[in-house]
Amino acid sequence: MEVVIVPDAKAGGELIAEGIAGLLRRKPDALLGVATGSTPLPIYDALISQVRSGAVDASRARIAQLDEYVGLPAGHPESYRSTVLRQVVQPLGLPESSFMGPDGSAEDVQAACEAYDRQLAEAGGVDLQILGIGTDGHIGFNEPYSSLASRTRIKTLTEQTRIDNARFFDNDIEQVPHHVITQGIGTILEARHLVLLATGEGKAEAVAQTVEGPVAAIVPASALQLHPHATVVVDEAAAAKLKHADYFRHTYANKPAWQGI
Ligand SMILES: N[C@@H]1[C@@H](O)[C@H](O)[C@@H](COP(=O)(O)O)O[C@@H]1O
Repeated sequence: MEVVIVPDAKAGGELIAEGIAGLLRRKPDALLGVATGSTPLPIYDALISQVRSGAVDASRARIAQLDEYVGLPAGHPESYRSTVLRQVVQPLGLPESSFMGPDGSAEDVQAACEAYDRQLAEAGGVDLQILGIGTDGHIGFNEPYSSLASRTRIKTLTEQTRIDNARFFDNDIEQVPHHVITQGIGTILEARHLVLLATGEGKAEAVAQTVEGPVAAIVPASALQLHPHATVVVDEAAAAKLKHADYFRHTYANKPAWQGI
C-alpha cells in the first residue's frame, strides 16, 4: 500500500486525476469505478478540467458505480445513479450507455446484486476504483464487520452513516434509506488499482486504522492492505493520526519520477 500525504484536498484531487489521465492514455476505454460523497469531488473537478482543456481524451471511458441506496424512487436526485450522472458522466460528456450501476429499485435486490457483479466481470473488471472512507472505516457501503470476501449485496446502514449522509437529505435522517446495495469488499478488491482519498480531521482515526492497524472486518477499508496496488491519498488533517507519516513522506518524496500513483 502506498500512502501519499498531500497539502490539501485540491492537491489530492489533482494527483488522482493525473493518475486517471495516465490510465486513459494507456487504455482509452478504461473502466473507472467512482465513489460518491463529498471527498471525491476535487478528483472529478480536476479530471473534468483536464478533459475540457484537451489534456486527456476521456470520450471512450466507461464508468462503474460503487454503491446505491435501495428504495429511492427512480431519478431521485440523491440516488447515487443521479449523483454520478450529474457529477461525472454528464460533465465528462459521456453517454449514459457508458455507465453501469446496480439497480436499487429492483424487486429482486439479490438478483440485481448478482447481475451487477456479472456485469462488472463481463466488462473486463474495474481498472481504477476511486474510494472514499466513512468515519467508521467503511468503503462503498461496507459497514464494520462486513465480510472481507463479500460480493455485491444488500446492507443495512449504521445509524452513524445515516447521520453522516443526512446532509444530502435536507438534514433529515428520516429521509436517509436504511438499506443499500454495495459492491462487496471482495468485489472491490478485484479492481486493478484502488485509490482511496481521505480529507479532513474527521477521517484521521479511520485512516490510521486502515493504514497502520491490523486487517480486520471492523475496519472494512483495512482490506486495502491485501491489494497488490492500493494508493491511499490523504491531506494533512486526515494524516494527523498516522504514526509513520514521516516514513510515508520520505518514501513518496524518493519515488522514481516515472512511476505515477
Ligand atoms: N457510500 C459512500 C462512500 O462511498 C463514501 O466514501 C462515504 C464518505 O463520504 P464523504 O466523502 O462525503 O465523507 O459516504 C458514503 O457512505
